[in-house]
Amino acid sequence: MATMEMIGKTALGVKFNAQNGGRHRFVENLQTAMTAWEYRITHPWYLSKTLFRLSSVNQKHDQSQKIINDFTDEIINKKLDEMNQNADNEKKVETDDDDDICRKTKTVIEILLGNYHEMSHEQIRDELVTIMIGGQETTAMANACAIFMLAHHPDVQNKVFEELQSIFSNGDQNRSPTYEDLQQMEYLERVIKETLRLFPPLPVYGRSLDEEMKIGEYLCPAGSTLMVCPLFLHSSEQYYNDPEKFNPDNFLPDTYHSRHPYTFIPFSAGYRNCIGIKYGMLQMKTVISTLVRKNTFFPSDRCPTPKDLRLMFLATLKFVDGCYVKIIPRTS
Ligand code: HEM
Repeated sequence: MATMEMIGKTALGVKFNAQNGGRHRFVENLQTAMTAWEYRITHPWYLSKTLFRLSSVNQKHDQSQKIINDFTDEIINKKLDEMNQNADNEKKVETDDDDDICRKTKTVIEILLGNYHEMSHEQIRDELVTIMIGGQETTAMANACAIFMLAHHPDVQNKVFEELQSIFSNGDQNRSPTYEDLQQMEYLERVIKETLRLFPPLPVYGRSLDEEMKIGEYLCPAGSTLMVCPLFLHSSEQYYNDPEKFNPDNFLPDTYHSRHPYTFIPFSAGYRNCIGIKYGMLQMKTVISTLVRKNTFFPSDRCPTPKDLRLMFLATLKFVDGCYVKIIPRTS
């Protein structure tokens, strides 16, 4: 819910109050629509559009999709009115809360509406919904896995904490992280990358071939669907020593550059890679650093070793029975 709140503010400029148990129609229906996609993936006969159209899940999906679209349309129209009234909107950016940082920066919706003449209303709406979907569960999963791995690797957690202490020893020690602070979190960045190596939130994605293509000894005909599986690639002994071990040093600059760039592809690669890489890394650094500055994490009895963490694949990587850690607040 925290990542939903963050992406809601960044992309739409909307506060959902999702973390405080608020029931927002956009949040609820996005979850319903995502559950419907997952259902379709796990029931392959529903990959046939005709069969899926007959199912009750499809009806729920369509209802939710309509509510999502209507809500996004409302936000777009409201924002367009605001921008028209406020021709000088470079200087004054309205959001629905008093958060100063939102007043100084543009939300994704404002950037897209700045190009309103180049994109149709539907294109802008679809882009916004895609960003809301792409920017939420992925980072939520990565943040949870990173905290879990820190709980199970106290040496790594201590190093993260030491790095944070050194960064925040200057100026107001209790400040929220600035962009410059986040740039200095080099060890934490390696921890996040190592987490994404072992737990890629999108463990499989597909590409369809417009033209036939030879890959090694295989000739793949035009129209084939190729599945790319970062989960297998990232755990290959061909590219990583002791691949099951959680080792942030896999991302020390020299070690990282000694491997082929496509041996680490949690965000995909090439033209259609993730558009949220930079935002996602900043968001994960902000969340994890804030949590580690204030708390120490330990293994929970409910999940005593990393091997007890059961994962499954739906549209994204998911926990089968949750992800538990013990949290002790730091005293000073
Ligand atoms: C840990 C965080 C993230 C991971 C692992 C991740 C992973 C990916 C991957 C693998 C793809 C390609 C999917 C495919 O080709 O089928 C993708 C696409 C995309 N991601 Fe992310 N993502 C993350 C965070 C974000 C964030 C924070 C945003 C938004 C702010 C975002 C927005 C998108 C969008 C819009 C696309 C579609 C791009 C296109 O089709 O051209 N992602 N992401």
